[in-house]
Amino acid sequence: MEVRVINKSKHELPAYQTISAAGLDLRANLEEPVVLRPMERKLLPTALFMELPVGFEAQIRPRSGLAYKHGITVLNSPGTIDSDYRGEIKILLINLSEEAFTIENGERIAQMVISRHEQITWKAVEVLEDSERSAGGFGSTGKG
Ligand SMILES: O=c1ccn([C@H]2C[C@H](O)[C@@H](COP(=O)(O)OP(=O)(O)OP(=O)(O)O)O2)c(=O)[nH]1
Ligand SMILES: [Mg+2]
Repeated sequence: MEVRVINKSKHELPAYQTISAAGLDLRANLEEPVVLRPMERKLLPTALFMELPVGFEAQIRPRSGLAYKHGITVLNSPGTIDSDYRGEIKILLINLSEEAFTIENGERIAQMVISRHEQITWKAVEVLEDSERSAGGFGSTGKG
C-alpha cells in the first residue's frame, strides 16, 4: 500500500529493517542531542507528515532494545496516529531507568506499525448475550 508522506527531516524515510518486519523504525529529527533524565518525558520530533488512507491507523511503539538496555519507552504506548491527522508525527518518550540517556539526531527511537481498524456505530441494548467467560476477567481462568 502506498502512503502519502512529506519528509521534512534530515533523514531517509522510515524503513522496514527486514523483509517481513511489521514496524518501520522512526528516527528523531534533532538540531542537537536531547537528554532524558531519569523519569523525564519528552516529545520528540520526526519531521514526518503523512496521510493514511481512511480505515488505517499508525501505532507508535517502543523499541525493545532501547527499553531493555536503557529503560527508554513510549509513554503513551501504543501511540495512535489517526488517518485524518496531518500534523508532524511526534514520539513521547520516557526514561524509566536511573541513568540519563542521550538521544542523538537520527537515532531510531520508536517504531510505527500501520494497521486496519474499524469504526463502529452503537446499538444500545438492555441485556448482553451470555458467553463462556461471562463477566470473568483479571485472572479468572485456570482455577480448576
Ligand atoms: O504518539 C503520538 C500520538 C498522537 N500523535 C498525533 C496523531 C494523533 O492523530 C493526534 C492525536 O492523538 P491522541 O488522540 O492520542 O491525543 P489526544 O490527547 O486525544 O489529543 P486530541 O484531542 O488532539 O485527539 O496526535 C502523535 O503524533 N504521536
Ligand atoms: Mg484524541
